[in-house]
Amino acid sequence: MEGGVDYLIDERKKAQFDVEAMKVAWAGSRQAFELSDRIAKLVANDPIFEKFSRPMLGRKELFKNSLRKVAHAWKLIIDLRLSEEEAKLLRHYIDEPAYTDLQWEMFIPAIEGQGTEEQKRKWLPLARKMQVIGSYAQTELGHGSNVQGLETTATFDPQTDEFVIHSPTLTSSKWWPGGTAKVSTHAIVYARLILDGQFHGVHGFIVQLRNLENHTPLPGITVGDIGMKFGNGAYNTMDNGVIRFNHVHIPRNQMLMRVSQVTREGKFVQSDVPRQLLYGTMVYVRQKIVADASKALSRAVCIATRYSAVRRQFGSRNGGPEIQVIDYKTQQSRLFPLLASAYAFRFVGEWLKWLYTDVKQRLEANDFSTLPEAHACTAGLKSLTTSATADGIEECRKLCGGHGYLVSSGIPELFATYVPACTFEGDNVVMMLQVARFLVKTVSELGYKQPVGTTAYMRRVTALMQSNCAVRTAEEWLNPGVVVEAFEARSTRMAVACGQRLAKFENPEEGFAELSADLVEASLAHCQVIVVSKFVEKLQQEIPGKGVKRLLEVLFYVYALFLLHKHQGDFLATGYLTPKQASLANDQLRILYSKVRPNAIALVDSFNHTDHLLSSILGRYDGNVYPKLYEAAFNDPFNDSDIADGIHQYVQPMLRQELHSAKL
Ligand SMILES: CCCCCCCCCC/C=C\CCC/C=C/C(=O)SCCNC(=O)CCNC(=O)[C@H](O)C(C)(C)COP(=O)(O)OP(=O)(O)OC[C@H]1O[C@@H](n2cnc3c(N)ncnc32)[C@H](O)[C@@H]1OP(=O)(O)O
Ligand SMILES: Cc1cc2nc3c(=O)[nH]c(=O)nc-3n(C[C@H](O)[C@H](O)[C@H](O)COP(=O)(O)OP(=O)(O)OC[C@H]3O[C@@H](n4cnc5c(N)ncnc54)[C@H](O)[C@@H]3O)c2cc1C
Repeated sequence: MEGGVDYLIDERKKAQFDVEAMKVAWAGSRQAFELSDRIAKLVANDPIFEKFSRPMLGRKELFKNSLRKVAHAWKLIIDLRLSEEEAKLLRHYIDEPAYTDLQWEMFIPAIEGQGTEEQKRKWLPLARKMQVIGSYAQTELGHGSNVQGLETTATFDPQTDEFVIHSPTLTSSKWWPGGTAKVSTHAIVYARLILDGQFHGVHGFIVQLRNLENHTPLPGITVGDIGMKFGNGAYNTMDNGVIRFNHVHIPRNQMLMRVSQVTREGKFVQSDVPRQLLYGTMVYVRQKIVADASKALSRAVCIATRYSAVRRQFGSRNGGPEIQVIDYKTQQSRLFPLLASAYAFRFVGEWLKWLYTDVKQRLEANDFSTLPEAHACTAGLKSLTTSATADGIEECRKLCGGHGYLVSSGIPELFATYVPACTFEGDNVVMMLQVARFLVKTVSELGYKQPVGTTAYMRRVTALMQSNCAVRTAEEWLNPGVVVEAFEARSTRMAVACGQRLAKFENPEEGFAELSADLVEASLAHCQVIVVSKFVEKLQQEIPGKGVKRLLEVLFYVYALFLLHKHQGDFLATGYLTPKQASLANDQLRILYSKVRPNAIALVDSFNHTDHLLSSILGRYDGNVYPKLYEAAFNDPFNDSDIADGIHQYVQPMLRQELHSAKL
């Protein structure tokens, strides 16, 4: 047997559920599935969107090719009259970081969220027709996480009714904004507002960077690319830029003025809108990043699962086939929790999208009451899901053995493209510390204020602190109420313990800094409560299709009990579980893995990923791995000739012992 075609055919026959119905459950609805499937095929069948050769291209060629893809996509959007939703799917399936990500996910949302009605009327139609191309220039060489520490200045000049945008130091150079180095004509620049010598906080300003006719940088603007980034291909299709402003004048009405205004006379007016709305674009993108995590993780898991069914090692009897590596319990205990995590992140992402839509509607009606919770949820879940996904992709590489390290496995580029998600839109530790602030506040108010939303479970603080887990058999872990309660109790106990230790510090900020590592762990525990509870809520809905709900229940228990096993130190230290109960959870986990096993291939087929999206020989739908790996090796341009450049010059003289007289 040269390939694994028959193996995957056999595996698909083992499925105990309706794969087509699971595809719908994964997509969210039949309509969402059909839309997504149609756009995926459109991209997969268009040779311009080919991406398999991307990691072999030099930077300039890579970038030009990316510009071509964007132009082709825009043409398709117009010619086929694609809706905004379809256009977003098109970008997802093209699967190439590009300046349009910043245009549609940051520049436009920033104007929508922070602009006045007049500013929206002027800028949004231009941006939506791509007549201006915008980026999001917040981070600087010297400051990223600390937004209030930004150094770029926007000084109002009452004489000309303009702001003067200036980079006073080297460290104030804008550094990282995607799309800026070579493409964007405009940027939302975050800068310290200075009126009559007084600092009035950091605000966003629409600044034109380039001449719309010939694309040259405008006077006073120095702009360039910050250099190659991690990995081949990967995020190098994006032109992350550096910008330096030398007293660049912009009209007063280009400060985003929904939150605060500057009058013609140069007076600062603070509206009722909280200043945190200036950070609203980041809340929006963090929510998108959570939704995206399940897509990235499911890709890696799909590759590793299919390959694990094709790959065989050891155990051959009488010349018969060796064991499929997916049958090793160790392989299952590494792979199946990741498979379950992909589903868990899909459902929590769906819920977070709902939460964001709700908060957006409230903000439009000037109701800011749910903003702190939305901020804590998006920050915390962004941190949890991206860290787990980045680690998960790397684990999938290892699950594929040596072949996982080949670019043609599709995993190295996926990893290199994905990992910055742990850093951008808020470093993951900094984000967990935001959750910690929210939790500490919630815990300190428990005596007189009922927690709401995702912290509502802490209303039962007394019961969660005092009662202990009642599980006596492995079977008793198969109860969603029991599982959720264990997570809630552990989280409440960790948060309350942090609160008690914090209370011993005279200076709360000092205490917060001293205990920050523990606070991050308590925040993670709270975020896990959210993911686990949202999975349970999903299971309480009607989920059509033979066996679909049952399999999702299995995946829920795998996800939750795996986390419980991984963090059993917390569960034991807080006293909620006994060592025996933790051990029973682990026994149940092994039973669950055997329930996933026959369904594993069908569960990854349910992601409905095209071979184009996976761009992986190991993860091919047909399982034809070995012949295609062999073919790809000989198609590599490096194999164009048997004698590589340099052999005659540097190797042959060595073989002939003539190195000392050779010209090197
Ligand atoms: C390829 C991989 C897959 C990804 C694909 C996903 C697709 C999505 C689209 C892709 C688009 C673009 C690609 C990404 C490009 C990347 C762009 C960027 O990275 S842009 C720059 C992002 N920068 C950051 O995230 C900076 C992080 N820092 C901060 O957010 C803040 O400075 C913070 C929160 C750390 C602290 O702020 P500050 O010091 O000002 O405030 P305080 O600490 O004093 O807090 C005051 C008070 O406000 C609350 N707060 C803070 N932030 C918010 C918010 N956003 N909303 C609401 N409230 C907020 C804070 O908790 C405090 O509350 P209090 O009650 O007083 O304690
Ligand atoms: C691929 C990519 C694309 C990007 N695109 C953009 C863009 O389009 N526009 C834009 O404006 N920016 C962009 N960024 C910048 C990005 O938002 C920042 O890098 C990010 O917010 C992290 O900030 P930093 O680099 O200052 O990290 P730092 O804050 O310097 O972090 C360094 C270390 O310090 C730790 N740390 C920092 N503060 C604390 C604290 N208070 N407590 C404990 N630990 C702390 C962090 O955990 C981390 O380990 C991009 C970055 C990348 C990698």
